[in-house]
Amino acid sequence: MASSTTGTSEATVAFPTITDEAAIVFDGVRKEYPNGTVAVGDLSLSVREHEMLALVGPSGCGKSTTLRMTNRLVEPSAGRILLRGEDITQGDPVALRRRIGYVIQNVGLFPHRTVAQNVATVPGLLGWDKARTRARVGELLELVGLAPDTYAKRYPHELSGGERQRVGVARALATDPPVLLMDEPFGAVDPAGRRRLQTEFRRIQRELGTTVLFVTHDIDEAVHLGDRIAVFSFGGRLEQLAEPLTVLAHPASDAVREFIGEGAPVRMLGLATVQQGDLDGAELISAPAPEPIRLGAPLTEAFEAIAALPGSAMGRVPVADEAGDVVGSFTADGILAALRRTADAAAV
Ligand SMILES: Nc1ncnc2c1ncn2[C@@H]1O[C@H](COP(=O)(O)OP(=O)(O)OP(=O)(O)O)[C@@H](O)[C@H]1O
Repeated sequence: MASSTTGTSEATVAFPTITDEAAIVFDGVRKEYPNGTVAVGDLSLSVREHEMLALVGPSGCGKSTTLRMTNRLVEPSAGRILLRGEDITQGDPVALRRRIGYVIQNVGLFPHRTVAQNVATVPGLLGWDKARTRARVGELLELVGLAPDTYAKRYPHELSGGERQRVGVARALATDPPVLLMDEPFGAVDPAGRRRLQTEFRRIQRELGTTVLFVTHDIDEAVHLGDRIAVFSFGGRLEQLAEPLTVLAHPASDAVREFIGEGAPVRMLGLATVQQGDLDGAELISAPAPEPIRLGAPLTEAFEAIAALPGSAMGRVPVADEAGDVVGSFTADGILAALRRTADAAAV
């Protein structure tokens, strides 16, 4: 992974892609708390290398327990958890935690340490020299969009909630851990800042190839960020593990359907795209031609463009390819056809 962190602006750099290799394996994992609560009954689940896997489900279904067993903040009662093939219950939990990044809601930054000192926490524990640590801190602050000259010497109380969250992410990535655990990572950020942070985080995750297991109660966040989604019901029972579109289009059980709620088609609009096969001919566009949308644009964009058309356009928007040439036209019926096609194509 380290090689992918350098020169990411060069066009030739290939980002790490998800493989079938397992980064984390839960094998018959159970957690019963001392008070008798069975938070996780018998969980078997694999997280693939370089993927972002969202754990979702109703409050109290065992998401955080599952996450915290992965870095042994909670000890499993039974079963095995393998990190890149190695049974994590065997070694030293403190050494394990230094190999796995962890980001939580409200971040938990050290209030009396500067931004730079916070980010340098784990490198410090690992005994990195000053020059290496300083260079890494600068690189990470740049990566999360906080100019080191402005932010390195500030204290957490001198930052906005979103900036604190970025520092939390930078701190968790400091030693380039292959695996990152995140528990409601963007929960404390306002909705507009949250979407921006999610998108930026996704970009960073793709560049670094970090395997991320994250907990969210927000299905939209799971759909936006997750390569796959694991839907839990009570007792850490795995109801469905699939790509976002599959979960939305083909919920595997009533529990999944109930968790997704009413908004599945609307959420699918953000995932499905305008494809050549959904288009009508360009000759049907009325003059004057409205602004075209892009081939491959999310259906949400197409929907907004169609809704904003003047009456003279007869509900038809031109669609242009990458070169800007108009290749067809699109209507509200096209949106329905595209949604249907997408739902059918989502592998069950
Ligand atoms: N330390 C503990 N001792 C006893 N029971 C616990 C403990 N921590 C969690 N639980 C219980 O275990 C179950 C699962 O909790 P967990 O925090 O894993 O759920 P969650 O899905 O993350 O919930 P939320 O979405 O509300 O954060 C709940 O019934 C909870 O009350």
